[in-house]
Amino acid sequence: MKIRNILPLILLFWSSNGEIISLLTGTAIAISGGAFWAFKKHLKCRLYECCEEPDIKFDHHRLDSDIANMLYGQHLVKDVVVNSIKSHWFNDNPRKPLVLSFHGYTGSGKNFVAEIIANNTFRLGLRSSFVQHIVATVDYPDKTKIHDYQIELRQRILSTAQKCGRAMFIFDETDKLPEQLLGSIKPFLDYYTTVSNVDFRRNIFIFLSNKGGGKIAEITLNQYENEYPREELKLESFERDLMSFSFNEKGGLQMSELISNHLIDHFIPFLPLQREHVRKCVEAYLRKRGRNDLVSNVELVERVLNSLQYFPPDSKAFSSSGCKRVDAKADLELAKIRPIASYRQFDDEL
Ligand SMILES: Nc1ncnc2c1ncn2[C@@H]1O[C@H](COP(=O)(O)OP(=O)(O)OP(=O)(O)O)[C@@H](O)[C@H]1O
Repeated sequence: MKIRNILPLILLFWSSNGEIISLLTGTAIAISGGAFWAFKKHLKCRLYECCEEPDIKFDHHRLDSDIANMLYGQHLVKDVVVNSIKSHWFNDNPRKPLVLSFHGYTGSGKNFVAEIIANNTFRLGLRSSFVQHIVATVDYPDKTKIHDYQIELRQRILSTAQKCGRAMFIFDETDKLPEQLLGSIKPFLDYYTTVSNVDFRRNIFIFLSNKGGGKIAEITLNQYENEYPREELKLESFERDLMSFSFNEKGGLQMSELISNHLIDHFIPFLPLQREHVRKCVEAYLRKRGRNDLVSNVELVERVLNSLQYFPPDSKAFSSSGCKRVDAKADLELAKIRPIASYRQFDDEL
């Protein structure tokens, strides 16, 4: 065969080989590039936190069981919290973020429940960079700086939601948050597809406040005095009152705009805790301290319970501080008794 005849074949082979080589090189670069980025992302997720599994994983079974086993005396909380989060989380196309408003006296478990939700959603719980815990009196104390605070708070919320569409915002002491500040976050809670190019619809906002606590206590006391079971109290008995309190009260929740626009999905009452609930808190704390042996020590548990205050003065039905001071009071009692370590025995011979 003459070279003139096979030249086209050689050229074809050469060029296709060249293509194969460049294709292979390209693929290798792409694979190594892709692998590099995947590795970088993997490393970043291992070192820091990523907005995906396993850093974010909503475990509704555990949320359900944690609330059932660890939260005492709050039967209304369990149903609404677990079901509302569950349906929002698994909704592929929610129209707005989930907005919950927790009300009740101090120490009734509002922060505790927010923490349980965070623990069952984010690997790092409250320490997650996708959870913002905003405490009005700590983060925004100076009423003369409202304008600066508005910008800062908006930026804080925007940047967190930008990093993760599943972010969670907890506003503690909402009743102490200036009205203008609360007003400035309204667009984030609303029925918008995006706000400043950020999609908020999968976020969760939780407002905590003591407002309405008096009314909740009044309704619960009424039930108690009439000897009806507390567990028969229904959400509807409270929701209307909580809305009107939050709406009308001067210096109250200042949520009028959020309420009139129906941006708050659920008002959740935390009932004042009775002595029997506080007893469970004492027992849980002793277990947490590794002193299971003291849980059945009735005298010690009673001493802790007696060191707390109760109201109203005649029936002393409810704990004034819920379970809040239980740890400190139990620690005092623990300090008075010999620690387990001092029971150590030595062998007769070394
Ligand atoms: N209902 C409850 N069941 C079990 N433990 C509780 C309950 N309420 C409170 N506790 C315990 O008391 C601690 C303090 O309660 P928590 O901070 O949740 O109260 P709060 O309602 O947020 O009070 P405040 O209005 O003062 O912020 C919790 O960390 C938890 O250990």
